[in-house]
Amino acid sequence: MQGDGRRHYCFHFNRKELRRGSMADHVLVFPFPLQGHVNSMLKLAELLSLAGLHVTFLNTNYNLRLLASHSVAYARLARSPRFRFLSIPDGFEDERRRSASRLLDLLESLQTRSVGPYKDLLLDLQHRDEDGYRGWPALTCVIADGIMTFAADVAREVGVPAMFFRTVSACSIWSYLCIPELLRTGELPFPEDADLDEPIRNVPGMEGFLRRRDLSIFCRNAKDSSDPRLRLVCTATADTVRARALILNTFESLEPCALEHIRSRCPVTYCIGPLHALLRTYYRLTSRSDEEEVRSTASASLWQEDRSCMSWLDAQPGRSVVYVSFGSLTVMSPEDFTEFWLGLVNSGQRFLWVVRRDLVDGKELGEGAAAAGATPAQLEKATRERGCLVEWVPQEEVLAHPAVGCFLTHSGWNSTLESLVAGVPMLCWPFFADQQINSRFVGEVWRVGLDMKDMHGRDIVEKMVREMMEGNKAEELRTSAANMAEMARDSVSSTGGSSFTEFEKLIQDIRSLRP
Ligand SMILES: O=c1ccn([C@@H]2O[C@H](COP(=O)(O)OP(=O)(O)O[C@H]3O[C@H](CO)[C@@H](O)[C@H](O)[C@H]3O)[C@@H](O)[C@H]2O)c(=O)[nH]1
Repeated sequence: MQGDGRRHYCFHFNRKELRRGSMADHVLVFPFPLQGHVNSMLKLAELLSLAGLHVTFLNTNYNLRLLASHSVAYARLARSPRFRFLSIPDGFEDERRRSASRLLDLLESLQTRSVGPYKDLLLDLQHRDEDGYRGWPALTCVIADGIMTFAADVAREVGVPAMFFRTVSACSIWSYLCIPELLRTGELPFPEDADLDEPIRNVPGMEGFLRRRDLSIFCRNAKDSSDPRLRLVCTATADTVRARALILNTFESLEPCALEHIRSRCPVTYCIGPLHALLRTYYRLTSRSDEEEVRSTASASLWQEDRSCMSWLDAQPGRSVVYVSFGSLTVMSPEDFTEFWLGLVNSGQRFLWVVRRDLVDGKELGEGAAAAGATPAQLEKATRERGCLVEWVPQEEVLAHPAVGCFLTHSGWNSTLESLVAGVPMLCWPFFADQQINSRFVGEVWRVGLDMKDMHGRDIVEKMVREMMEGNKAEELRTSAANMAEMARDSVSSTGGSSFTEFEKLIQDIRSLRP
């Protein structure tokens, strides 16, 4: 037992080491300040704390305010004596920080305007903190989001070891690492009027199934090698694999080939995902209550979760609902939004749809519908009959609900993993970044869903949704999804699961860094 009166797990760790080490190791976890990054890195941070380390979770002032207002995970962790939230400014004043188009601006601002406060903080944390934080140990290491390579550079500059965490899949990291080769061999940039079904030849291990359209949109849009997004991804990924260690939210049996290639560049690569499932394993092992285990699934939401959708789901038949969410960043044009809505309604299926306030570009819900031949009133009537629209849901709980039959997703990596663990087949409609390659793997490699990338219009949406819910392949997809869920759960099992074991190695690695 520790001084805070809670039971901490110590199996597989040397108990003496745990007693000595738990008071001596201190990790700073620093995510890129967007929902998809904060979610998985907060889970990593909680795991580190459950393993006995002191954890400082560094956020921007803006995000910390959102987390403190909306996140169940924040409320739980803020009470823990070994966990603290600190924040620094991100240099922005406006409210549009979270939109995808500002990603480069956000990074630029962090690199220039947040770097000073970040460095000062690291210098402070290098000393044992006797007053402010009841004897917190000096900083042992930084785990920085791999997209912010400056965070590791500064850490090294002040003498603190740094590791990187990447929030995307191994297959996307491997494809990003191959970009220089794609440029060298002329596969990138694509020619004008490129046939997007042309196979990609220079991403080893993916020759058989990767097509031009499966590379990220920034590859598709790049006119030459100086394209800023292409350059950012190339340099950040190359720097990431030069780190002393790389941590990934994936599991060995899911992406063995991409992992083998990544390890040929970065030998110390820890695969400890799916993190939300590993966290549940730890909760079970620390004998917490069922209620706590359920709450451990609560995301680090930056928005208020609308739990009314759970009682709506309770009233629906088993596997009858299409859950629709495009994550935290996607913005749709009013036209696409309306076409999509029409397709969903015309499919005749029940649906639960996350419509964030900023999902539709500068418009109100339903605008543009009249122009598309349906009045919002008609759509709203059909939606009331068999749909539920909410601004933000507790996604992991929704996916675990027996009424959910499929997930119509933008293929963000967190959503993909959450669906894999829940055994819910996916209908993938990717927008940008890693989403194109994730959806290809879902449809073609793991065969736990259908990929509808680059397909548009109400008729396609209707056809694909029907196919997922009642088509010939529906049963087959459900079976593969159930098998995949078992594989994912095996990876986090405390009896030899690969991610569980790798996480233990990561903890030992961190302990070995103690100054
Ligand atoms: O109503 C909702 C909708 C989503 N979520 C959660 O929000 C997260 C969304 O993450 P993700 O599915 O990865 O999507 P994005 O928010 O779009 O994430 C960005 O970051 C990811 C990780 O780098 C990338 O894979 C994506 O392409 C990128 O858009 C998930 O954990 C969801 O559980 C909720 O809790 N409630």
